[in-house]
Amino acid sequence: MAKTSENHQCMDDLKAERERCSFNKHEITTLLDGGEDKTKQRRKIEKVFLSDPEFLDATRPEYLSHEDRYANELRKACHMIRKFNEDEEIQQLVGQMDGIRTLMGSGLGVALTKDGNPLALHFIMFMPSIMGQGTVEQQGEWMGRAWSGEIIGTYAQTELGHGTFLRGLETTATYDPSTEEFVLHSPTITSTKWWPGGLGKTANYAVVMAQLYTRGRCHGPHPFIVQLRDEETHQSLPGVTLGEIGPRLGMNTNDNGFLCFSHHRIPRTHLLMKHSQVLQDGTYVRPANDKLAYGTMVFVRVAICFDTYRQLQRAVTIATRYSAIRRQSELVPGQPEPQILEYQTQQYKILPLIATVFGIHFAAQSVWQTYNDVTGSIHDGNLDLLPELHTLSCGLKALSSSDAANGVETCRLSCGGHGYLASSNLPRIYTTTTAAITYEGENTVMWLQVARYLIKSFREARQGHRLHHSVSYLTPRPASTHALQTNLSNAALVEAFRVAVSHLVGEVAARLQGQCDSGMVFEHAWNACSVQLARCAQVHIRYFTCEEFLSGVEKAEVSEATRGVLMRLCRLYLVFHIIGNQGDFLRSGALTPSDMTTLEEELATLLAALRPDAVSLVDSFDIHDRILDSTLGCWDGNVYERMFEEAKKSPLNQKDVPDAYYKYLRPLMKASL
Ligand SMILES: CCCCCCCC/C=C\CCCCCCCCCCCCCC(=O)SCCNC(=O)CCNC(=O)[C@H](O)C(C)(C)COP(=O)(O)OP(=O)(O)OC[C@H]1O[C@@H](n2cnc3c(N)ncnc32)[C@H](O)[C@@H]1OP(=O)(O)O
Ligand SMILES: Cc1cc2nc3c(=O)[nH]c(=O)nc-3n(C[C@H](O)[C@H](O)[C@H](O)COP(=O)(O)OP(=O)(O)OC[C@H]3O[C@@H](n4cnc5c(N)ncnc54)[C@H](O)[C@@H]3O)c2cc1C
Repeated sequence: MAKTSENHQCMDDLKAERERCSFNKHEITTLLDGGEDKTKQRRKIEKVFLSDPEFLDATRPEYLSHEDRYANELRKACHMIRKFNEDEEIQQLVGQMDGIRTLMGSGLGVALTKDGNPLALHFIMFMPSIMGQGTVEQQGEWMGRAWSGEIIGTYAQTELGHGTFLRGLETTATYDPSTEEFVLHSPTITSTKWWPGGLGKTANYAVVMAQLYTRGRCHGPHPFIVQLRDEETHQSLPGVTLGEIGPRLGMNTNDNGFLCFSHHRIPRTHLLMKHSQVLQDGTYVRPANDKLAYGTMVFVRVAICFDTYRQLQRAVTIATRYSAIRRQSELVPGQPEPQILEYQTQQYKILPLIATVFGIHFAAQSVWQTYNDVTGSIHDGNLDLLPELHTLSCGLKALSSSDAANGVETCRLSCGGHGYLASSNLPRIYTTTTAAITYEGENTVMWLQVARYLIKSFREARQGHRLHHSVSYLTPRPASTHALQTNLSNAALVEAFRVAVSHLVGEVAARLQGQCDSGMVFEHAWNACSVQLARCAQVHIRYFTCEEFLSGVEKAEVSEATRGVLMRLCRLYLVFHIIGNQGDFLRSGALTPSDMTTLEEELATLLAALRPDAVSLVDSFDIHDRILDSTLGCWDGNVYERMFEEAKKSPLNQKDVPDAYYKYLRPLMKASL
């Protein structure tokens, strides 16, 4: 293929884009990394791992069989652990304790095992469960072996019949005081564990959530460490039936599995006993709060916010760079084809997503801080903030995963036909991201958890109780706070969110009460209002994200030029979401129709103001080409040549005439001869 002037034009386009940058890219990179040192450290780690040929794929995973795809990702995941365990310099760079988990969950780790990491659950759920749910002795017994990879675990909670409704799990763990053992049993087909990542073929242990029975009483779901496979032969143990559940929409090398028990015995001490215990004689010791057994899920919900943020970063980097090199149609008849990024509608697809990356970043940092504060106070015996943490982690997990998944799909659409190619990497980013809407608590269910807290808080406020920080706005205030319409400053727009969500919560609370007053039982009234309740929850978490975004930009230690571009992004985020949901603001009186007209005009101005910085903004995410893994999004913009090179690698292109032609097509085509 000849090197065309088209290729050079693409590369020149990106060069020109970069020359117009109005801010300091490095400042944004370090802001997102958490400091200059962190950026240096990340780049060093990326260099070490990306220069290791063991992490190269011989061919695209799409061309491999299901089994070979699994083997390929397992090979790389194991190499990652070995490399980490054997190299002190890497341990120092990554950080010894949480390091391997951070590494596997980083943009680098996710990109190296791009088809789905079979060991992900070991690090993200099995080990955190032992740390969060196990006693110090249990941590001592299991953690060393788990860190070294001597045992590999997963988190087996969901069953064929129940995922969301945790209290409805059917797997039983019945204590037998005569042998001091629990007997694990799957009494029905619907009690089969179904979905846990790594369960099919990789893990030899699992934290299993099962209904704890002792002295004839059920005490609800509890976590148990259960050995599933022989440590020597890796064969499944007697009484344990294991397998993989078959192909999925994405992440096909996570070997999501099934598991059932037939009266499988484990020692009493394999109940993770940090919060509740069963004594030798079968006495049950209650936890300070039943929901402490769900702690691992809270941790993972926060971790998911960081993962979805990174997935959206990658997608929007691809879409932005591609939009700067792609030329299509005519803006002015007879003029050369413009970059598609010149079209306002294209800017409207992409620029709010760049803003969303920052919104999720600041909100996730804040929830991570809350997570650490609250787990610290739980450790000291104070459980007051558990509902606040639960609500924020459910809410931000739902918001970040749905914004990211919808955003990735918008990025794919913004790349036209080429976004549908596997080599753009957008299909894989999408199938990975959309899974987060479902796992770790399906999003609608998460929204309804947030709504429960809002309604409860609203009612408590009316009874004169003091509310926790994130919902303190539900406390009745004097009407004067509504005097914001004259001013559309950033603070006023955040305040408009507050007024809108307070109004929505007030409306739905009144509707709920009205239905209960007219004789409906609360649960039915709740269900009858649940569309509106989920809506309240979404606006509440959007409000939280807007607040965090604005205060994050205000506090950021950056130059004025950099703060300027961040402020424009924050403003775009606020305006975009207000216009997109204007009914909520108009109905509550938070804003007027004339405000909407003003904001619509401002939206157009913001898009135009941000457009020249678009490429530099995504460059500042500092995503290595290997991590981006996209023909459309590469740094140099040499898109068309890369697409051609990728196409040539298709197995179908290894012969001019494929064997299938002789077998099927030729007999058909020549049948009439
Ligand atoms: C600086 C940056 C640092 C970042 C560091 C991060 C580390 C990064 C490391 C790595 C990153 C890697 C990222 C990679 C991520 C991607 C990996 C992919 C892995 C995939 C994992 C998927 C695993 C799973 O899916 S496991 C299964 C998950 N299952 C669920 O989530 C089930 C959902 N259901 C439930 O949670 C519950 O049943 C429920 C919440 C729906 C309801 O619970 P319930 O029925 O028992 O209770 P009630 O409805 O009766 O409620 C009672 C009461 O309790 C409250 N409640 C419920 N849950 C909790 C809780 N967890 N905590 C506190 N309170 C809770 C509930 O609200 C009720 O309160 P009331 O006051 O209203 O009574
Ligand atoms: C890729 C992937 C990886 C996973 N990994 C693991 C793992 O490692 N370990 C593990 O244990 N599990 C895992 N899961 C399972 C996952 O956690 C569950 O699928 C998830 O919690 C949703 O539960 P469900 O499938 O039972 O959906 P359901 O609860 O059956 O949901 C179906 C529909 O019903 C609605 N619904 C359900 N309950 C309510 C309600 N109370 N109010 C309103 N609507 C409701 C939902 O909104 C949804 O629309 C994984 C799932 C996926 C897709």
